[in-house]
Amino acid sequence: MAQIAQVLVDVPTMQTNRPYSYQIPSAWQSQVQPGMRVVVPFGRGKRRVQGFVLKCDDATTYDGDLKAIDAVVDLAPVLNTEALKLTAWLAASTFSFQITCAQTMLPAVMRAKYQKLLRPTAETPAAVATEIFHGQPSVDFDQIATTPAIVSQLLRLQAAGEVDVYYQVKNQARHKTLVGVKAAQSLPELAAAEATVRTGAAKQLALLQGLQTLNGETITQRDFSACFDVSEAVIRTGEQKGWLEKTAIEVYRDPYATANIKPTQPLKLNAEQQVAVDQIVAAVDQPATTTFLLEGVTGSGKTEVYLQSIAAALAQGKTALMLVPEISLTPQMVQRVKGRFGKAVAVLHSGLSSGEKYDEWRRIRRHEAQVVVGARSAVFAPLDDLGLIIMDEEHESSYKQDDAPRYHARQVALWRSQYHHCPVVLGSATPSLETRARAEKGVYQRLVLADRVNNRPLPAVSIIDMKKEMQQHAESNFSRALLVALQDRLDRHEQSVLMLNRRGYSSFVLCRDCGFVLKCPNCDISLTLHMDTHTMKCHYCGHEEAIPRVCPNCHSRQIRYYGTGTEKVEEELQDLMPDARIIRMDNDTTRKKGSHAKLLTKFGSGEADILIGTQMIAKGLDFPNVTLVGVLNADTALGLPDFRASERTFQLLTQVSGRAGRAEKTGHVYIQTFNPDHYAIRFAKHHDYEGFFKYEMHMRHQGGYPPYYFTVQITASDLDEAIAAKRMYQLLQWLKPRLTPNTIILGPTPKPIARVNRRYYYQIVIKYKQEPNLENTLTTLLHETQAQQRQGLQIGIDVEPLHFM
Ligand SMILES: Nc1ncnc2c1ncn2[C@@H]1O[C@H](COP(=O)(O)OP(=O)(O)OP(=O)(O)O)[C@@H](O)[C@H]1O
Ligand SMILES: [Zn+2]
Ligand SMILES: [Zn+2]
Repeated sequence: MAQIAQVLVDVPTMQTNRPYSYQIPSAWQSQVQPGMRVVVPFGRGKRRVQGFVLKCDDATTYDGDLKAIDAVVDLAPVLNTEALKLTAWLAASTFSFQITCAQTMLPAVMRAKYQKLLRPTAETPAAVATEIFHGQPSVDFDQIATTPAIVSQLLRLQAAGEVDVYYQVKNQARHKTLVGVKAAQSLPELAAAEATVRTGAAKQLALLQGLQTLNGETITQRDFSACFDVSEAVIRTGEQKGWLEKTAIEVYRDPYATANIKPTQPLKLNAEQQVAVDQIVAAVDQPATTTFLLEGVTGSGKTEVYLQSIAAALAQGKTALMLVPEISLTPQMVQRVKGRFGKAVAVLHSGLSSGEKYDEWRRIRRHEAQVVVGARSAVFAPLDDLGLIIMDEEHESSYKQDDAPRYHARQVALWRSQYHHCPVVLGSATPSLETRARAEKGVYQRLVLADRVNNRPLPAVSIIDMKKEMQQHAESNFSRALLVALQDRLDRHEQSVLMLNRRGYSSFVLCRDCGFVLKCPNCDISLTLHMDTHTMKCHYCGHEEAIPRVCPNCHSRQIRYYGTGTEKVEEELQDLMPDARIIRMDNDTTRKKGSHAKLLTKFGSGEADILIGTQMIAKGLDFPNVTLVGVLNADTALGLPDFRASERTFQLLTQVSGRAGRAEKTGHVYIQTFNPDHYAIRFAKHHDYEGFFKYEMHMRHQGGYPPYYFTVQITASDLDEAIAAKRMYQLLQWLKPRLTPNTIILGPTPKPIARVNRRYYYQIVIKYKQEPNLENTLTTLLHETQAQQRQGLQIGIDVEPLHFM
């Protein structure tokens, strides 16, 4: 019987991947298992922290005096064997701490919350007892320690042993329950009770008769009272008389409970779809760990390929995981999957409340859901016996997490495919260069859908040179050609989608006299004008201030708004076309829960003519009546200091163009740009992914960028710029002798946005083809920088970073 538990503890300032040993109290020795959460004492004092049991050992392997586990949080492991292995791999491959990885894999409500309590001791003087505790066994430290004077008084009392500080671990996960009703007596007893009921108490009779029909089952009080027309008061009387008992019935919070989802049947596949499905299904049946790249143009019916492949996995009695970017997890997408697989589907995305997420997680855990659809973190969904993993829009950068652990969901998907021995399908109209290059080498198997469903043509694309447009016409966000096209669609009762590329571009305030630009006091970035709240906001740290009426620098009144926000564009368009019904979709209009879905439904049902939005409208939308797509500013991202700028621009333009002409009516796309000759724009005009891939690979080869090199980015940040910079120069000296001579180290340089939230950022980029010492070096770095974190310096390690901003 295991007497010692190896526990990974949750101590943010002292992280380590080494577990600590704790004694398992004898009463729990048969219960504690790896993967359970426990509460343990840590360090000196009364600190309590949450931890995960990694392993259980016999006492014989350890001699010495060990602290004991305080409490066991779970009745069954929350991390199974696969999850425990996955955390270890994730920590090692992303150079992060295992505890962070374990927490990332679980719903947020399962993370511990700590409460600092104050308790009286045997020495507590009577006056203190009444003043602080009012007869309570404990009080919340933060609630009473409101002034420095009180804090110092409490510290004095604590030092004298007159009060005790205690840390408690709070479990935030709550199950939702309803009151249930169940018969407490046998049928003859209940029948006999009918005779004892006063004449006139008809409701009590109804209650007794109702109870006799239950067959020993429990139903909710709500249903019982509706079925037998008895009030809660009558049920309470029945409880007092001992006829029935009330119990708690656990229910799931289901965000789609009220959604009206129509069941769908598999469509008849076209020849290309059939080839793709056959290959994937063969790998599911075998099973084989093949990774497929499903390269299909926009509107080629990739989703149908996914659905029929998932059906094959279910037919084998296995489960399936389908990852989609957060932004394309639209109601339309959920309906397509739920329509096919009904209650077997669990959905995980950031729009759910934490309780809903927890419930979906438990449904998966209990094998009540066999298909999971979700965004990035759904890759950790606790599905057993995976038969297939799908990753739609595999090129999307939202699959990479920005904070530790900085994992890419694709890497995790590939790991799980090895573990479960099942295939992976990476789907996209515009695969990332890395993925496409791997398919070229035969590492991934390429499946192609070259044509749209029913041989619909891809839309014609017109490029509009905004430099010329500006010379000929007054300054406007809309070229003549685009306006004519919009009016034409309005007249024909067809719909249009307009995209404003917001990345690196926003409306800001500039003084015409002195050139002053209003910047965030915390970050190196200009503030954005928001007309809805009448404030200036920082998109990085959330800082907000009033709109200036005079220049804060020279006090001139010549202060003007520049740039183009979605709001301004909407306003201008409404002026130009007063009859058009416009819907705007951006971070402001979609912040409220469910509003993203509501706006799309409204547009889909034809209640608007024009949808204006940021990048969030570029993907996944499948509306048959959309025949015009306009891109207002194609090139704002091209100038960013990032070698992936062209790739992102090409992908975005291709994706958004793909929204036009998906059904019977032909589509047309207008792309407005100041760089009409840029290759990313030229290839997008011709829907030429292949041409773009070849050209861009050549550029990457010349520049020495991925996929020809691997990259790791190391950042240091501090409130003091000199400390961040100095640490990076030291780090450079420390790294050089540890890495092999062929490895290139770039920097240190300040990041392009050097200051965010009052912290200064410096970066080093390591480029290499093969670096045998990398793993060791970065692991050492991770552990050595722990001590410095406590002084405010933060070091981040990012393997294959997707952003260099
Ligand atoms: N075999 C088929 N027969 C008829 N219609 C089909 C078939 N396959 C797919 N469709 C329909 O074609 C439309 C486009 O399919 P889908 O949305 O899956 O394309 P996609 O490849 O995912 O495109 P995008 O990359 O632009 O999102 C959908 O309305 C879908 O229902
Ligand atoms: Zn800021
Ligand atoms: Zn000024």
